[in-house]
Amino acid sequence: MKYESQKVALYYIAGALALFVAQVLFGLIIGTIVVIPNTLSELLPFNIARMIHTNALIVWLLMGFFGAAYYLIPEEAETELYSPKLAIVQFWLFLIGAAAAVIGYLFHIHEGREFLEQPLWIKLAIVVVALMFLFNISMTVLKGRKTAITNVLLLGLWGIAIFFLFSLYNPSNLILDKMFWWWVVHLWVEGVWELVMASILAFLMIKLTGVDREVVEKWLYVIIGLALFSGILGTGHHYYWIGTPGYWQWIGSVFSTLEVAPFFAMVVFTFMMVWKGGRNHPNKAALLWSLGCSVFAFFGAGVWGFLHTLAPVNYITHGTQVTAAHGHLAFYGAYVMVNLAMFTYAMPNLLKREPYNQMLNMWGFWITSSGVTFMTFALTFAGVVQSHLQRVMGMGFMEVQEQLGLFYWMRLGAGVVTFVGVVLIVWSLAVPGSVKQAGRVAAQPAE
Ligand code: HEM
Ligand code: HEM
Ligand SMILES: [Fe+2]
Repeated sequence: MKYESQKVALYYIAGALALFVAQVLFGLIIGTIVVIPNTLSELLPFNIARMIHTNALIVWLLMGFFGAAYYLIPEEAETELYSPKLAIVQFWLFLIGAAAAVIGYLFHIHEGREFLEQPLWIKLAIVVVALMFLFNISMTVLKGRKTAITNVLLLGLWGIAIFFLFSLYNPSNLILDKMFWWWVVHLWVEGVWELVMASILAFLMIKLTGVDREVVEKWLYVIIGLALFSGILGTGHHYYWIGTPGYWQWIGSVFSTLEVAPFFAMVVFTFMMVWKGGRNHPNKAALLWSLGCSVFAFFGAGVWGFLHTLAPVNYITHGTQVTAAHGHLAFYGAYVMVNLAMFTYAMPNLLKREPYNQMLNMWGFWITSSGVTFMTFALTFAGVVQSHLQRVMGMGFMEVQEQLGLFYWMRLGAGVVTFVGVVLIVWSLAVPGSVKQAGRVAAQPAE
């Protein structure tokens, strides 16, 4: 850590990790309700707990991005943060807003659009938080060094805020409603979030592998070019059955298939950098997360996305457990893992932990990743059976659900494993290691 103001990242990382545990805990709750339907039925109905599960995910991922930016930008821009105080105020405002939203949900105060259920005033508060953040980091970059990484990161973060504005409009026409909804949800994860992901990975590659900045920058531009070229028209894969013209089936199928390319490029990029890089960085766990991120994102978003993205396939699988399988692996691989890569790199530096508990962190990596992988397979099988019985055989929805019980139990089992892994990860980042035990090493190379 070179700049004092990078420390504000600690608030964000701590907040993100706490919400991560809560998110997975609520996953376990809804996973249990699915197999034992009367669980908590009065106190915490499925739809409310599901909302907390998905909203907590989005909020902690964004909080992680904020933290990553506050850590990375001073180091890249080679200057202190414009206003560390503003960053701390922004953190508490965001946290209080999120808590207010959850309390509201418990009292059934929410809107009906998945992921965007926050009442209007919470959405407006989110916009204020985003503006405080963008002002702070943009001013920092403006007064400091501008690199490809800061440029792409800023573009991604500004994009996140701008596309969020679509959520403020809730037209009564259902087709338009769906379009505006996807302009947030899809243009986020298959557009601007990819820019954030690629720039964080680029930063980590420079630090961890020691490859020249020029090489990393070229890759970064290729990746974001591919992402934007494919991802914007790729939104068409959500227009198939919502009442838009039929040509979207072609545009959506073709361009969303191309969306696999940036994810594939990120795999090649990270592995090439490690292969070419001469540096033997002691923070092996951060490198493991970086490589794992590109690989899992390729499978979750690229492979599991492609599985159901062609219009004739999507006609059968739309809205089944195939979608849920993809949603879990893609979010985990791309955005959970990129955050954990950054936290694993930054935390030992922020806390001046030398040595830190690296082995435990890597156990957390493998256990969590195995849990999510198993969960993905269980849901994929459930989705294939569901698609066949419901869409081909024409059986009723609830009748089919009764046939899927075994898969839902398997999901719950995998969820417990996932939860254990998450606790290990948080533990390894929060609790200091001791010098004596094996596997606890320095976080930074000796100068
Ligand atoms: C890092 C881990 C996790 C991530 C990134 C994640 C992400 C998500 C996302 C994005 C959705 C919405 C999916 C969609 O609408 O297609 C969702 C729903 C859900 N998640 Fe998770 N989740 C995680 C862990 C868990 C765990 C551990 C469980 C426990 C078994 C779980 C159970 C569920 C359930 C039951 C739903 C509702 C699915 C439905 O409505 O059919 N999740 N999760
Ligand atoms: C990291 C990037 C990605 C994330 C986080 C992600 C996440 C999700 C989630 C959560 C949904 C469910 C939305 C809902 O209906 O509630 C979804 C739907 C979908 N995703 Fe992705 N996705 C990503 C990338 C991709 C890519 C690259 C493709 C195509 C190659 C793809 C294809 C699809 C399709 C076709 C659907 C609609 C499924 C249906 O009709 O039910 N996704 N995605
Ligand atoms: Fe999409």
